[in-house]
Amino acid sequence: MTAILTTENLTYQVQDHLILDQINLSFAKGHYVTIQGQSGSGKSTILRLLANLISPTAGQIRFNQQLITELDPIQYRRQVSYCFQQPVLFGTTVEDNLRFPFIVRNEPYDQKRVVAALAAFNLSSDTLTQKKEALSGGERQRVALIRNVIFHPQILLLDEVTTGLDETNQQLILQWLQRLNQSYGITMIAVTHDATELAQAKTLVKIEHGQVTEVRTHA
Ligand SMILES: Nc1ncnc2c1ncn2[C@@H]1O[C@H](COP(=O)(O)OP(=O)(O)OP(=O)(O)O)[C@@H](O)[C@H]1O
Repeated sequence: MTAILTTENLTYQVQDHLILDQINLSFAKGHYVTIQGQSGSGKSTILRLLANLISPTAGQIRFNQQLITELDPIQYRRQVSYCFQQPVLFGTTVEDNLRFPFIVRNEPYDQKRVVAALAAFNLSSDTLTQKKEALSGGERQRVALIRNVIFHPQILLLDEVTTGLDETNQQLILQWLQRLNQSYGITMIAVTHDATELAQAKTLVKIEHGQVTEVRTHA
């Protein structure tokens, strides 16, 4: 097993509240890992630490064996992409959002590639000109996910990305994520409460009161 991301005694404390207590986890390259736990157990905090959005109080994180504190944060964010439950869309239209990953990389905008990505996610090319306010919650999440994966990061950190969506959108998103995982080997680390998503999980990590209490892998 090649570990792509590992945590060593990862600890996060705010004043006297110990939120995560010496978490040791190893995420294998290309695996799809689901993190489960009660509300307030520390799931989102783990993802935010892995995304380098916050820094641990103690312990460390390695990406491909290197300490993330020694990596360029912009390069890291491109390889380890954090997806929010309620994504923020930019600009006016869907296309403004899908141009964004090209702009930040100084790459010429490739509309064909964007249209293909939309099609793979049941969205037509007409979506490009739609105003962001006109999108449903599920469409919004799909556009945000495409924006995050168009340049194929090595890891997607998924923070309850299907919560609050209807069954159809939930399934659409889960199937799309599974395809990306299988076709491109993108490592997925997903936090969820959703029963369907938990039932489909291959590797399940259980968090209770800031500690890992179980790691289970289904055949
Ligand atoms: N910056 C912070 N300051 C104070 N408390 C915090 C901070 N960040 C997280 N917490 C607390 O740490 C605990 C874990 O939060 P976290 O968001 O990781 O939980 P969670 O398991 O993702 O919960 P949920 O499923 O409800 O989203 C909560 O009690 C939360 O209030």
